[in-house]
Amino acid sequence: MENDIQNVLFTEDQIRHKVEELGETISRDFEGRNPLVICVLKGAFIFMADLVKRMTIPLDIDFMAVSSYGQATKSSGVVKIIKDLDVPVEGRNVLIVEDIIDSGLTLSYLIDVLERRNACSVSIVTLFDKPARRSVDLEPEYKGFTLPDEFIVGYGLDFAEKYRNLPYIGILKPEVYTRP
Ligand SMILES: O=P(O)(O)OC[C@H]1O[C@H](OP(=O)(O)OP(=O)(O)O)[C@H](O)[C@@H]1O
Ligand code: HPA
Ligand SMILES: [Mg+2]
Repeated sequence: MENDIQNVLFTEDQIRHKVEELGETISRDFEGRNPLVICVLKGAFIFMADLVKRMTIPLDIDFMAVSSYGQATKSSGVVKIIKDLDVPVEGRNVLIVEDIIDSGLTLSYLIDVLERRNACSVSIVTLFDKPARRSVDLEPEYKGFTLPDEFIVGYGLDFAEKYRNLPYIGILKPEVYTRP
């Protein structure tokens, strides 16, 4: 697995510090609002776990699974809900937890779904943002790192379902995704 990594972009320490900062800021902003914190599976599972441990206010959690990448490094543009929420969002202050915003298609679809279900407010926290690739107008309320236009893996993020368990963020060698 390590042999497929061209270089490490963010170390475990850098990620931990950023997640701590985000947890503190969000806790302050959501004080008294009992947010429903939604993890967008699968990519956000590690970030979600680390982030909620750094949040110091009462909150509820739920999970939603969507997918648009499949085996590719480009979004198919079609977002599929694979697992829906267990609880209603009506009247709730929702915080969507994403690992990465790339084209923005996944989140703009999700925001639309949650607003149509009458959430009281919908905010976004993403650990990584690749603004250069945006195909819809979307700006997260909270973000960790801004990225160059390169496909990253690790800390929950995959290529063809692999590498999610790397504890750091790496850039894949191009030959890995051009392999037959
Ligand atoms: O801004 P976008 O271009 O829509 O890309 C971002 C989304 O793509 C990835 O999910 P993916 O569809 O690969 O599913 P996964 O989380 O299960 O890997 C990632 O976790 C985000 O949810
Ligand atoms: O750079 C990325 N890596 C992994 N999954 C992704 N989904 C969108 N962009 C990425
Ligand atoms: Mg993926």
